[in-house]
Amino acid sequence: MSLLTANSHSLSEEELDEYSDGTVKLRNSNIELMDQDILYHLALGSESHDLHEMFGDVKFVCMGGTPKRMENFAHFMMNEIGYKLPAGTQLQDISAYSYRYSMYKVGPVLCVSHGMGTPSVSILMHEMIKLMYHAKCKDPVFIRIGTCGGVGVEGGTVIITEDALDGQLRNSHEFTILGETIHRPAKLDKKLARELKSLASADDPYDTIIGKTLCTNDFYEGQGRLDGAFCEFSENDKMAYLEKLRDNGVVNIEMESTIFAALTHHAGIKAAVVCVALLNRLNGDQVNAPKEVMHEWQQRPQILVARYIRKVLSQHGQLKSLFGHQGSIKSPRRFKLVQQESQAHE
Ligand SMILES: O=P(O)(O)O[C@H]1O[C@H](CO)[C@@H](O)[C@H]1O
Ligand SMILES: O=c1cc[nH]c(=O)[nH]1
Repeated sequence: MSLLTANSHSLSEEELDEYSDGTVKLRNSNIELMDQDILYHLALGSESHDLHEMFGDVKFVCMGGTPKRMENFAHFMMNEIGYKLPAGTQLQDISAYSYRYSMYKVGPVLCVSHGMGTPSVSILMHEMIKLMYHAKCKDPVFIRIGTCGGVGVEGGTVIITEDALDGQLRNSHEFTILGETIHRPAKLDKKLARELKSLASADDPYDTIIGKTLCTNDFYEGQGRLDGAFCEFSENDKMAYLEKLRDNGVVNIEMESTIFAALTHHAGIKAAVVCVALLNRLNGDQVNAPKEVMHEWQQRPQILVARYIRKVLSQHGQLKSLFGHQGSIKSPRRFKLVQQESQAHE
């Protein structure tokens, strides 16, 4: 019985590891029995597209909330890894006709937007994991590149998630399936988190830290904000909650990390979450940094992730052989120049 025809619900993690050749396994025997698998929200399908040909070389799946951030990241990565498009062509949004998510492919790097919150990222994760399976990608690494509120951490700080916690500080994601509540561990790859941290440079004009991330189902009441359309708690209640978070090692709050961690872990995919804080929630609720400042802050996680991707590609001798590119983003200033160039081409 092949691994893929087995009902993989019954396979332990050890068994999945044992049989692993690096390709992504689905814990769902139904998929193999289907004539075709339509990845509806990506505007792709296993029969309508040659997914292996299109995506078989993907090694890094980078996700973030907005289409524009991921388009900018794709242009940035093109420069970082020296990826050249065929003459006369431009980077295309592969999922444009889904009108849901945007996806750009830059050689081995896939850049995808995931929208806001659990339902949106969950739908994308199911389809991205199936895409990896159909494409026979080997050992893809998933990284979320996001924004967050800091807890005792100033705006502009880059935060790598060590553990993702839900609103009740559980290191798991709660699913309701057929009316039953189940929990799946929200585990990220600790080694990958440490490796990303090691790529922060002493020359970076900002801090890069590792800590616990709280994942909520809402931006306002769910994150203890006083400035939503509704608020039925006092400022003291809010501060007591934020301080409790801090006492538990939480350094930031966002809205996707537990589902992202739970689904990648369940699929046996190595994953990390890197966010930039847009404010320190101990000082307020409104996101009011100037637009240009926030734009620059949002490039910081991208710079760190680019260093990681370059490092992995060069370790495998792929950076030079694929692209013969010598440049390297060491400072945010150079990133800005790349962004200006790519915007000039838009
Ligand atoms: O900046 P992104 O990655 O979209 O993520 C954060 O921003 C959104 C709220 O403004 C939430 O989705 C939160 O997780
Ligand atoms: O405070 C914040 C900022 C960005 N994203 C969040 O989810 N919360």
